[in-house]
Amino acid sequence: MSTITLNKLTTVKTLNNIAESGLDVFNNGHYAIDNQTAHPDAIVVRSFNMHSLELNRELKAIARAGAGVNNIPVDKCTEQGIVVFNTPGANANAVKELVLTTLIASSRNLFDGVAWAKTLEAEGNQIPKLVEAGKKQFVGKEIKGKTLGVIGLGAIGALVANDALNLDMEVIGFDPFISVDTAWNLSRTVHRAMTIEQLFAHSDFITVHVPLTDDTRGMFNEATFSLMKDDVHILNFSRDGLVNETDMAAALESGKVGKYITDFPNENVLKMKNVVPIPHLGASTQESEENCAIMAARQLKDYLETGNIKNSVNFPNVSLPYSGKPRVAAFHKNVPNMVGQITSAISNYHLNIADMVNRSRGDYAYTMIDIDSKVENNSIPALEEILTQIEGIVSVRFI
Ligand SMILES: NC(=O)c1ccc[n+]([C@@H]2O[C@H](COP(=O)([O-])OP(=O)(O)OC[C@H]3O[C@@H](n4cnc5c(N)ncnc54)[C@H](O)[C@@H]3O)[C@@H](O)[C@H]2O)c1
Ligand SMILES: O=C(O)[C@H](O)COP(=O)(O)O
Repeated sequence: MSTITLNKLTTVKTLNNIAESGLDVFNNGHYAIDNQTAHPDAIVVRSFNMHSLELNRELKAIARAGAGVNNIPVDKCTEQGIVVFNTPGANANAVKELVLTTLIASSRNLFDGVAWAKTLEAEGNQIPKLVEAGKKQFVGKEIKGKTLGVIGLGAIGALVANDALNLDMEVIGFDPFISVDTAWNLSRTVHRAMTIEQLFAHSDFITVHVPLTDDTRGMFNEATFSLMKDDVHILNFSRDGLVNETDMAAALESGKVGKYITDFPNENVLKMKNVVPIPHLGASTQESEENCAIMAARQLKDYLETGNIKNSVNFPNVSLPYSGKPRVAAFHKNVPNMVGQITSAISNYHLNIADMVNRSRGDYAYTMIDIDSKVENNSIPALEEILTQIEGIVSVRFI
């Protein structure tokens, strides 16, 4: 259990390169960007692996400038009352463009062809003749009329599915948890697979856009490859852990899988036949880096300054208009009578409640209470102490 209070100067640490335009959000005199500190109030991160980092007592929030949060110990953060944000959709267009680029480029054997053309440099005026003689090695296939299977129809998958239709592909999608918003954005011409097996059976190309979780880990394996068409091309711009790499290497060797396009090269991947290894460039555009950094910084700043939560992956979305009145923000276990105990403690302190909100998510909940009168600075520590002693409280913050 920890008690946390917003300092005068709030320290933000970045663990990766974060676009300047995002960091500018903190440029109002109340924040210090300090990448050396061991005691940040908040962290902005991209793909840095945080699993072995110690989470300091002062840490209130982590913002992932991007989508995937498998590099963050989310459960540990939840237990410590640390809010984890991500930036849904902020890099989706960047990923979509690279998926479609590599889908076509690999189907046309473009990467191999370009690499081969470069080997001819020393051949002088023989180059045009060698090109015409050698190009037959790289005859490819058009994507028009072929079927693309899209697994995961979230921010990225829906964009890929819609644009693939415009490239004259047949598109079949699978997402048992599709959100209402995405369903509205998805073209009605995308066929719906009722099972992932249906998608596997009908697709010439498969692209996967799901988070890496215990349920999705290893979803591409010997058993699932056996359900696919021969020479299927698989695109993985999601995470390496979705693929059983031993089985993928074998499927590429046998030709079951014709090409494996992945944004996650590692020592196993680089040894594979017919692999197209891309150095995690899905979200690496100026536009996407700025979108993600600005969205991450704004969400973090709003939380630090008002307690409101938007786009958290571990706590509920909560918004209570901030009037400048003293605000108590408490994380606690989602068990009966927590709100009653918190409000009683505040009333016992002769403070009147102006407004409040309580939202739960799973085993935890978040309560914000606005107080109708000024709370003297010297009484805050005592009230904090009383609140943190309530069983089930994880953290309390005065704003
Ligand atoms: N290569 C990159 O640079 C890059 C960039 C952004 C995101 N990503 C990865 O792509 C993933 C998806 O990103 P997004 O922005 O589209 O996320 P998103 O949350 O908008 O979409 C994910 C979708 O997957 C669906 N889903 C979850 N489990 C599923 C399952 N078992 N089968 C089918 N569908 C399932 C969800 O319902 C959701 O619609 C991220 O989690 C991240 O790992 C990679
Ligand atoms: O999940 C994501 O958003 C992507 O993998 C992008 O990662 P990056 O921010 O390290 O480029």
